[in-house]
Amino acid sequence: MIDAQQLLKDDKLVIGDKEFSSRLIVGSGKYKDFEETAKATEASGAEMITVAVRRVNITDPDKPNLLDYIDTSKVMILPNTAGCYTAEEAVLTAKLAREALGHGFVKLEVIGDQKTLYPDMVETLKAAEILVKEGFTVLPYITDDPVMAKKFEDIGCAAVMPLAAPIGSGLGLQNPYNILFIKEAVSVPVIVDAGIGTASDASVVMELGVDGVLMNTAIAQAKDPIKMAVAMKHAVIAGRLAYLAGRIPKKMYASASSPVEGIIGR
Ligand SMILES: CC(=O)[C@@H](O)[C@H](O)COP(=O)(O)O
Repeated sequence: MIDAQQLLKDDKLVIGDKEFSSRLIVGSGKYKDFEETAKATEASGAEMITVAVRRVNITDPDKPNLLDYIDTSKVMILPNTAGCYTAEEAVLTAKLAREALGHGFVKLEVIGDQKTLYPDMVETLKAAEILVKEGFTVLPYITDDPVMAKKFEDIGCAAVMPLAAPIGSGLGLQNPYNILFIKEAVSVPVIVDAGIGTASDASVVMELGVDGVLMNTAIAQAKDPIKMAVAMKHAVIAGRLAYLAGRIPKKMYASASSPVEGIIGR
């Protein structure tokens, strides 16, 4: 039987010195409890879960700790700097995370505006420069701007994470052309982050040829997070396979599904 696993067995997502079979990265916020977070993460097949180190306990053993629920031999904890509004705060948060987790991967998030939660690109670039110099593997959350994406690649970021739509909005991909421009502009992995609402949104971004997708709200706030996690797993795989298979060109007019040659009377 031909299945997705077999077709994608050599199709790995490589970020820095790490290799992943799943192209879905999940968030850890907005769940009922850590048990639900862990179940949904497992159901999603994700091999990376991002954790806001300023909001989720991963250091204090005396309080409920997410690390007691996630099998870190299968799923890598990707700390993020959510809640930081300046480069200084983000750098400090990344350093605390590296100390707690023992690795230097960081999803860099420096927010510039409360209403849209859009990233502040000036502060994000400043923080990225410092963190790269200090040996971190930096994955910055950025606006969907190809010029900025290139700057992050040029200073040594290991991936770029442009938004599909504002965090938590569930609006789905707002500007497919900018994501395509970013994909053309950089050679590091492009992970679309934020704004995914449902499974078809995930397939749409993957069909563009991006390297992965990160989502939180769409799974955590679904009526049934476990079912949605499974839907997202399949949506990401379907989108990736469709991209690799190559979509047919769109045409204005019909073309018959059966050949017309050899029809009696022709
Ligand atoms: C979890 C994370 O790192 C964020 O960037 C964000 O929460 C993802 O956005 P959505 O919640 O819209 O998927």
